[in-house]
Amino acid sequence: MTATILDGKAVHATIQDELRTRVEALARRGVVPGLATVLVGEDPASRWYVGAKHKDCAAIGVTSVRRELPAGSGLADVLATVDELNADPAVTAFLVQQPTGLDEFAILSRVDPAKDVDGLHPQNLGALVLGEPAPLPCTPVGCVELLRRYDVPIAGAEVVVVGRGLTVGRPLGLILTRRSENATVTLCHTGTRDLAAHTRRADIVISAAGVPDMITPDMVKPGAAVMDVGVARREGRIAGDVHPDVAEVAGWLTPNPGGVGPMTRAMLLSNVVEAAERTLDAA
Ligand SMILES: Nc1nc2c(c(=O)[nH]1)N[C@@H](CN(C=O)c1ccc(C(=O)N[C@@H](CCC(=O)O)C(=O)O)cc1)CN2
Repeated sequence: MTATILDGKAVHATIQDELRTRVEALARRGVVPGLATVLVGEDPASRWYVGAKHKDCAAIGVTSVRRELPAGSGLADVLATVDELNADPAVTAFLVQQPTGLDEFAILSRVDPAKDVDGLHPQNLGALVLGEPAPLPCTPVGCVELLRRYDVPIAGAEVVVVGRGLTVGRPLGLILTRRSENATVTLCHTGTRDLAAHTRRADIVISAAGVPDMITPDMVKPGAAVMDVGVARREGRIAGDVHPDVAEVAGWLTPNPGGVGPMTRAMLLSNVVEAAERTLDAA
C-alpha cells in the first residue's frame, strides 16, 4: 500500500485563502489584526520559524512586529518585552518563540491570556481541560485540522500520541478526547514499555518524540494514519520520527517537512484572526 499524503503545505495555502477573506471583512469594520513575535537568541531553526510566521501574516493582510532579544538575555528582559506587548493596542496577539532557555512557565504566565496566540497560557490550557472556548495550541489543533481536511475518521478512532510535551502531546490528548473529536487516546512517551504494542493497535499514530526514524513499518497497523511531528535534525536537515518505509504500510502519512509544520503556522494565523474577531464581538 502507498499512503495518501497529508499535504500540510497545500492545506496551509487553502487556509490562508479562507483567512484572507475574514481579514478583509475585519478591515471593512476598521480592524487590522496584528501579530508580534519575540525571538531570544540566534537559534537558526527558531529564526526560520519566526520569519515564516511574518511572511504568512503579510500574505493575508495581518500586520506584524518582530522583537528580537540578544542571546544571553535574562528572564527580566523577556518579561519586560511581554509587558510592553500586553499594553500595545496595535498588537492583537503575540508569542514568545520557544525554546528560550529561560523559565517558560514564567513567560507563558505573563502573557495577557486574551493575546495568547499559542494557546499555552495556563488560563487557556485550563479552559481546554474544562471544555471552555479558548485559543488552542497551534501544533495539536493543526494535526486535527489536517486529518479533518482529508476526511480521516477521528470519532471512535484509537489514537496513539507519542510524546508528552507541553506544545504537542499533552494538549493533543485533550483536544482529541473532546466530545467534538471523540477519539480514544493513549498518550505514550519514550519511557513507554513496548511502545510498538500500543502503536500497532492504533488507527492514528501521531509522533512528537524527536527521535529520528523511531516509528518503523512493523509498528504501524496497515491502513492507519501516521503523522510525523518530529523536528530533530541530521546534518542540518529535519530527521522526523517516522521511518520513510512507513509509507508502504500506512493509509495516510504526513511528509516531514511539508506536513504538520505548515499546519502549525496556519493555526497560528487562524488564532490571530479569531483574536481580532473577538475584539469586535467584545466592543
Ligand atoms: N511559541 C512557540 N514556539 C514553538 C512552537 C509553537 O507552537 N509556539 N512550535 C515549534 C516550532 N514552530 C512554531 O513555532 C514551527 C515548527 C515548524 C514549522 C514549519 O513550517 N516547518 C517546516 C520546515 C521548516 C524547516 O525546514 O526547518 C515544515 O515542516 O514544512 C513552523 C513552525 C517550537 N517552538
